[in-house]
Amino acid sequence: MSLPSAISAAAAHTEGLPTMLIEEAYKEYPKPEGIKFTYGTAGIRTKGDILQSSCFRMALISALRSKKLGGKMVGVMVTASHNLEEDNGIKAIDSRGEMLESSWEPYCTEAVNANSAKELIAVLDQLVKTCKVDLSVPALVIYGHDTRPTCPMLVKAVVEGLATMGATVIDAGLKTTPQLHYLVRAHNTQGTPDAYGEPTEMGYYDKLSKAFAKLVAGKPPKTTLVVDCANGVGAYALMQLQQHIPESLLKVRALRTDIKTRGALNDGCGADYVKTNQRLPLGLEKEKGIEAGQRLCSYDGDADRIVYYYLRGPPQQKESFRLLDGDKIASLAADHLNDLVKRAGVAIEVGCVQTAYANGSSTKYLEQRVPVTCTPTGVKHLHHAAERYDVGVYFEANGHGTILFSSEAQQKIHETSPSSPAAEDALEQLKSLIDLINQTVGDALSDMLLVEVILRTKDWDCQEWDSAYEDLPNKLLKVNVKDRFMFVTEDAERKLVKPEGLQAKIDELVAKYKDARSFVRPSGTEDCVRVYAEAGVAGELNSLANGVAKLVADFAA
Ligand SMILES: CC(=O)N[C@H]1[C@@H](OP(=O)(O)O)O[C@H](CO)[C@@H](O)[C@@H]1O
Ligand SMILES: [Mg+2]
Repeated sequence: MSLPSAISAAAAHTEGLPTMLIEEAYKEYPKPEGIKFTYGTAGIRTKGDILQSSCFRMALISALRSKKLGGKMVGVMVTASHNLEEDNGIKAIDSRGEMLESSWEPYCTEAVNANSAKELIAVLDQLVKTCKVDLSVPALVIYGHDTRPTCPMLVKAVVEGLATMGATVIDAGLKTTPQLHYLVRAHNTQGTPDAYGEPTEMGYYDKLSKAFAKLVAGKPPKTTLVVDCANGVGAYALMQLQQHIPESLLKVRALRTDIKTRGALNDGCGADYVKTNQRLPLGLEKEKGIEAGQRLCSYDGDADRIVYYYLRGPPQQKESFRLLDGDKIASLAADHLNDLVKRAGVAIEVGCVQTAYANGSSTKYLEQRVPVTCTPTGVKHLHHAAERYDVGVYFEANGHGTILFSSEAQQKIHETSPSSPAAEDALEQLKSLIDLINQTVGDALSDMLLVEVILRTKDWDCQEWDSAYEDLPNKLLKVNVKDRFMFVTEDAERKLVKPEGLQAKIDELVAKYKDARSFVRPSGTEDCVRVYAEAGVAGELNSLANGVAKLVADFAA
């Protein structure tokens, strides 16, 4: 293409963008000085009070994304999940209810870092050209938020960005992250053979509760499940869900449900606190009715993640606590689905996807039963790998995860004629599980119902579930370094290629311990390097983890 025509082509595109409106609106949303934002593993995340400009710009990009996808609905969620209450963040949802297509992430990073309206428009224009966005297509964007105090102000920035682009908008209000993913998918599949459900919050509860009722019919609950809602939006969603599921089917006691008190969110509670500290939420041991044998679970701040745990003895004793994390949920689910598929006589295969953070014992256990893949950290990587299986179970150790049924697998399940009453029962269970599981993204509420169904079907308590395998003692440490980007990994983050020589040192150290493993990677959400270590001998774990952390610090210095 000759230069003049290239310039005129660019000019034509720029004309298509509402540049004057963007310039005008931009004045309210300059980038805070001295900060570099990154669209990472979980969108953009930092202190909430410096995020307005990012929210405004992400809204512009979302409108373009909707146009690119032929005017299908896309979503934007304002949340910082398990992080501190003063933090906030924004993540984009694609039209199938999945995470934003990763090739668009660099544009998000560039747009939120633009230092002038002109720079911002240039980034958008580049995006329009490279991704061939037809600007004449109308855009449709739904937005939602969690319970953080900075949400209203950030949502306002989103709304102004969308108005600037002339997008049609739907205000979903207070939602869990997976609810917003559900709404997007349900909206875009309405009236098609893949219709996902009624595209309303009530439609979401309705779908889950109906599937749950079928799966536990004739099996009333024997015990109460205690749910730690992290003082977040999960508290609200669980309350709504309880309106749809009678106590005769599910006995739940919701704790840490205070979404009003400042500072309460994720404070000494929630899935991250419980998983990281491997203990009960703070003060729960003193709560009336929390006793030996109790089954509990914790959501995170936006309810897209869950871990279970139970008490083997008195709650005051540290040793009583037993964690049933994402790996244990994956094993429970993979086993159950594998059994059902075999009993049903459907020719489909169950596979499982984990990350390097999966406990070595869980990987060993799963590999003896189903094919297992390891991907880099972050739900989007696991999700895509799980799509390659007929039934793909994916979980991060920290409790993010779900199960995907491919279209062919769903078709086979619906078309197979059962050869026996047992096969018929298995087929019916599979059909209901497809509805019970939120296949767009990990969902604490849906995953909780899934675990409850499996335990009830097997008539298991937590101890029976826990006995599948014994976790290797493990530790996760953070090392603060000047530049975490000097740490580069390969092999699904299990090996460092940079800084040179460090991996060899780590290998040397690990070899000194029995059944040990350790790896190092830069975090995608925090300014730190993470060190993971596990060891066959509990007493040796700290020495290994600290040793690797020291190597990291030495190499970084
Ligand atoms: C070790 C760990 O728990 N990492 C978390 C954390 O990612 P990092 O890239 O490690 O910061 O946040 C992600 C988003 O919430 C989550 O998907 C992931 O599992
Ligand atoms: Mg979360």
